[in-house]
Amino acid sequence: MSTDDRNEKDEAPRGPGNCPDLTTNQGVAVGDDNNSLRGGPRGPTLLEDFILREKITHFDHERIPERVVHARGEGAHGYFEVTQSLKKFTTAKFLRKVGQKTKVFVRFSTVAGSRGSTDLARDVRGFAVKFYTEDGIFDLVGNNIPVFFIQDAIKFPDIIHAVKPEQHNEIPQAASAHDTFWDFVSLTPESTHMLMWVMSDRAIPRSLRMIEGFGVNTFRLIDEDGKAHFVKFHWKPKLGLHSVVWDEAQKISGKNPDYHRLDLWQAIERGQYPEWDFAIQTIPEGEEGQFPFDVLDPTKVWPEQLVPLQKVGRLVLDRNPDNFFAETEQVAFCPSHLVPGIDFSEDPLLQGRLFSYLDTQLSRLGSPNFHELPINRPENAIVNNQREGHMRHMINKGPVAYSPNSLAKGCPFHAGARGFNTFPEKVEGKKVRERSPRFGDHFGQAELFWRNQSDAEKQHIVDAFSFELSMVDTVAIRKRMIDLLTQVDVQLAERVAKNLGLTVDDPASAMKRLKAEWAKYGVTSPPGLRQDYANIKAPELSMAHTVKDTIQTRQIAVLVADGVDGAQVDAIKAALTAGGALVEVVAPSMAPVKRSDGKQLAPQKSLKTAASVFYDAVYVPGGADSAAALKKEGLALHFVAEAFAHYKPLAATGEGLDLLLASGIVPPGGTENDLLKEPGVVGSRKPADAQQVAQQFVKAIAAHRFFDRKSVERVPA
Ligand code: HEM
Repeated sequence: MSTDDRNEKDEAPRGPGNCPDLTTNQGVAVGDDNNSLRGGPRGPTLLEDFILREKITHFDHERIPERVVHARGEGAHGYFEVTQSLKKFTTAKFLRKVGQKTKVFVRFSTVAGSRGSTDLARDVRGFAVKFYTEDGIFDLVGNNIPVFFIQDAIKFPDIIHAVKPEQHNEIPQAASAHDTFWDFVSLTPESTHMLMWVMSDRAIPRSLRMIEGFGVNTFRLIDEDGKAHFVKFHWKPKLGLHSVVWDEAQKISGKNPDYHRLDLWQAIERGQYPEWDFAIQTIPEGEEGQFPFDVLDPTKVWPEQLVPLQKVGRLVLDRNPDNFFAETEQVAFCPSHLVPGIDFSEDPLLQGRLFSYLDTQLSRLGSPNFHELPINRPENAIVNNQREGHMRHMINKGPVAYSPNSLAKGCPFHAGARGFNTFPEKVEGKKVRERSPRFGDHFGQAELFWRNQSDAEKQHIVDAFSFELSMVDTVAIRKRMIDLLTQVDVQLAERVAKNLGLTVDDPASAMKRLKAEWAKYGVTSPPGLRQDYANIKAPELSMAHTVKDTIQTRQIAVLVADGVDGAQVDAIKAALTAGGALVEVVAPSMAPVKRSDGKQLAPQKSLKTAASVFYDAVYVPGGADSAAALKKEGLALHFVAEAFAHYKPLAATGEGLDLLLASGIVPPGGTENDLLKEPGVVGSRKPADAQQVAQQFVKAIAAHRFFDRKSVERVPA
């Protein structure tokens, strides 16, 4: 419409943003979106109101089925960059040139909970990466734990039915602490190794930016001569691998179930882009027989002492999705999305996965054309003879949709050697439903994992088993689990049994009982020959040796009230922000706080909405009035005591120390000296020492948690 064609009605207001007109889905501008069409102001609504009907009909159909697993998730865009050429291993073009960047979309998830469930469930985290390579889509659909519960995909519906809410009452949501889960895993000895991981701190991450990722299943890289290497894929977070403690996880679940989602979103909005190294482990095809594990067994890791890790790339997430549904919800990852130069292994778990994802996505996304959605489309052109189906977007031209053809000059034509050609693995054998005896060692690596944990990590594993099994009502299941744990480590079994009020038998008697149970309930994969890992050191299995030299993106609370010494706040804040940490001032209310120098300090949070569980560390500055006021606030006393009980660094200067002393961290009658002897508690009575305290505080925050704080049990969290 030209300007001349407009009549006076076109001059209607367009909102404060000079907005485009609101239209129907047919592009017709809507005059009034606030009132339906009625027969008189108090009369019935008229059927002819196509504007009302269209709007409500669309709304009525807004929901699609959530993912059958990994329903709760969040995504981000970014890029992958090669730092070491993989030319000698693979023809995959996107892995061959140092500096080459490939666009990616990543989705993190929990497994068991539904779409609206809490981020802080004790669970595996999905770590799925879609690479939009020049040769098409490559999906690396991994987890933050390198092994899995089962060895064969045929058991996947069973493990998932067992962990999901129970059939009769749909309880509990996003939790494994219930009878059906422990019933199943106690009858599935191959799960034992995975149980050790999932009861470790890895299952309650501090941030999705601080988790590792693993392809889990073994793949093949194929080189220019057609030779294959078995390969495991890894992601290593630049910020290190960090977790919260279980009490904290449960509290965060109530106070902010979107905690991880928000953390990822905000870090990217701030420009503090999450980053991981990409690493591989490779074993030349033909040499796989010399290891104590079978490379096809997804319940095993490849210890780095035996198969070193090679860092070859990096992943950076630098853009949030524009629309959650269109991108994060509709993205469809699939382990069978491969590009030339990468191929599958015969891992029986992977083989089943290759079928499952596309199959489920057909029902989840409702059409075989979901690859046309912008988030799922490859960057290169899709050229084939597939046509029609629900919601086809692509408008193919011409009469031909078959091959071979002469009418379209033979096009499209198969790519021959340029295309994807399956690795010609020699396969022969009888059709059997049998597992290789090489898959039979269900406990060797579970013990390797346990042995390589720090004392604190071992305690957390004991606590996690004790919590979960205490939630199991059926005593026979608890007992079966204790018998199973004796096969990993007798001390582990004893420590858990003590918390359950059970006794522990010797491993041989326990195994006899287990075998009888397994036979009774039809278990067809009992343990076989145990492999010897006694001489293997695997520090990589522990989180204790992770990155501890940065405070980048850590959240620090500064507790203040009127009369706070602003100079102390400024000194500590400057040191923390210089290290890349984020500082939030928390005050009794949102009213500006009067500093002792007459200036004002604007709080970001009030004690009524903030909680220590949202912060990595707490600082209490001096100022006699401020400290005195905070000492009268139960919420402030709880804030510091809870942070202490969660092993977090605490700092105080000047009278700020009085709040720590009053909070119950030290026993009644305890002194400032006792307080400052506690690991991770730093401070000084002299305001002039603020700079020095700041340096100590920065070091303490980088260390993340102080699990050697013995007095914690006494402090109410
Ligand atoms: C190595 C073990 C496994 C890993 C690492 C893994 C990883 C994942 C991840 C990360 C997702 C979420 C994808 C997303 O963000 O959209 C996912 C979804 C899913 N997985 Fe797995 N999974 C494993 C085993 C299996 C097995 C054995 C099966 C079935 C036989 C299976 C079936 C599914 C299904 C049906 C979905 C939902 C996909 C969708 O609706 O888009 N997974 N898996």
